[in-house]
Amino acid sequence: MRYNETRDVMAIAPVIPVVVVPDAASGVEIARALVAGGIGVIEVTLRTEAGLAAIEAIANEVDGICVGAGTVWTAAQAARAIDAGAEFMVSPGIADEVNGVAQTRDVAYLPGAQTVSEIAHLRRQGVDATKLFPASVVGGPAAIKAFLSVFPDLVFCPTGGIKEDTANDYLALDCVPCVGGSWLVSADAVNAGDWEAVRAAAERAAAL
Ligand SMILES: O=C[C@H](O)COP(=O)(O)O
Ligand SMILES: CC(=O)C(=O)O
Repeated sequence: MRYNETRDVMAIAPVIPVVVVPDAASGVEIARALVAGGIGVIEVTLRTEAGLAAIEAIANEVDGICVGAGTVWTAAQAARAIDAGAEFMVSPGIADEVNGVAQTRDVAYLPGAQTVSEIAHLRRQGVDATKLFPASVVGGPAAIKAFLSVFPDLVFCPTGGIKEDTANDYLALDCVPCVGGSWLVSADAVNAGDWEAVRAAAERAAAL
């Protein structure tokens, strides 16, 4: 995957699952369950110590999935994530140094924005695909429609507060090829090792 192919990552599935992993082995099980359910993309957040190891394990052991790193804030995190095998990176907001690494290493990047000025900042850096985070708090689909009037060539991956029953409100917009969400991989399912629940949620999400 390359920097200018962020839109290709967004085209893989209607939902990019945002995942917090307790350990690398769980990350592998989650990725396998997602693939079994028809979702070929996963964003493993760097919010836990296990995030990097999980990215590496998924990249090495799971076929049929595009693995990315989420909650990437620093250049050092970005470099480690790419070295571990991350094919794309995501930040919840603006992280200029991560964008710099993404451009230098030619890795797909999806930074977050919440305001017109933040989107304008990203556009000046050559970004043409962004998250809206936290989407449900900053205006939901109505906010995206408003942004579109001044950024007609932008595509969005809204994330934050989106569930199975609200995802289609966003996906109905032409500029929203996918949404992000944690609902497919709940903490309860991960703690219980209930990979069938993850597979079933992925199957429903793949049909959105
Ligand atoms: O922390 C936020 C998650 O990464 C995505 O939001 P969510 O849990 O509301 O789906
Ligand atoms: C919210 C999100 O997508 C992230 O932590 O990168």
